[in-house]
Amino acid sequence: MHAIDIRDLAVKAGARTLLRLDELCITAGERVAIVGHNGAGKSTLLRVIGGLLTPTEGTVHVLGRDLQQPVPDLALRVWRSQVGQVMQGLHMVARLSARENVLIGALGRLSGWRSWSRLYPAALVAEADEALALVGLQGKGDIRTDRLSGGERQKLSIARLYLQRPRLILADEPTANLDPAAAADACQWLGSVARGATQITVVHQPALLPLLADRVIGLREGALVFDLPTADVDSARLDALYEPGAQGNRPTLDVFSRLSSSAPPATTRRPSVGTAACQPG
Ligand SMILES: Nc1ncnc2c1ncn2[C@@H]1O[C@H](COP(=O)(O)OP(=O)(O)OP(=O)(O)O)[C@@H](O)[C@H]1O
Repeated sequence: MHAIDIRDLAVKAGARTLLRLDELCITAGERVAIVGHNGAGKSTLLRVIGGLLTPTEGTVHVLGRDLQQPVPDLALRVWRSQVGQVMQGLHMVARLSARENVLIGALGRLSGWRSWSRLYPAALVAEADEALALVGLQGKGDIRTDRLSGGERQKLSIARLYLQRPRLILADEPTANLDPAAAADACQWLGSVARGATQITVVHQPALLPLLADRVIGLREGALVFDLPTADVDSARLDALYEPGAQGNRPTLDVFSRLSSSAPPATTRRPSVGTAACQPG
């Protein structure tokens, strides 16, 4: 079963093509990383999959929904509750407490008046505190979110997923504001909150790839360069992807050699790694 099925995709801005993909399928439960230079189209791809950007051409099916087709409000709400996003910009409500921002993740699980009034049952509040503890924010639940550091807000967005229980997680540089130790921890937390959900993560630090993904998609100048199991993505391939002809950007950490020696955490059984070409779902 494909969680994502993309065909003949083009995203254009005027005459410029920002992203072009003939075919990309991602099986339910797969963990996929997207790598590439600044401006390669990584966030654009995530935004298309998240329904935040309408492509110029092509079809995009996500969790069984054809994103180009209109859908009733209720169905749209249900679909959105199944897609968890950790995006740059964080999507946190500044004036709410850390705990309340985590609880927002559970809104899709509440019905009727509870959802509208944001009156959360005690069990959910306890779950929110569990989530805060999971990401190292125990004791910070009552603090206003705009008083938290950038890294703490980043952790909060992962804690929110714990309550949301999405079927698909779209994470755009989830470790961007984190120190190196916290970045590795965040990859583990994402694995814990995912509970087997399909996971697509944009990442700039190659050392984190084995922690985040079983499959890596390399983009360059809006086009697919490779789509490989993580174990096959070596330093030569990454060097070629980031070489100066491709905007002159390179990953900032000298960690390529650690790729082959790092073992991914085997927390959840995962389907075998796919390729961009779509096999029957
Ligand atoms: N709204 C827009 N209108 C026109 N061009 C855009 C728009 N949004 C993004 N772009 C361009 O599309 C290209 C791809 O952008 P995108 O944000 O997907 O890159 P990225 O790979 O995520 O980069 P980064 O690693 O810097 O986050 C860039 O050249 C960017 O300038």
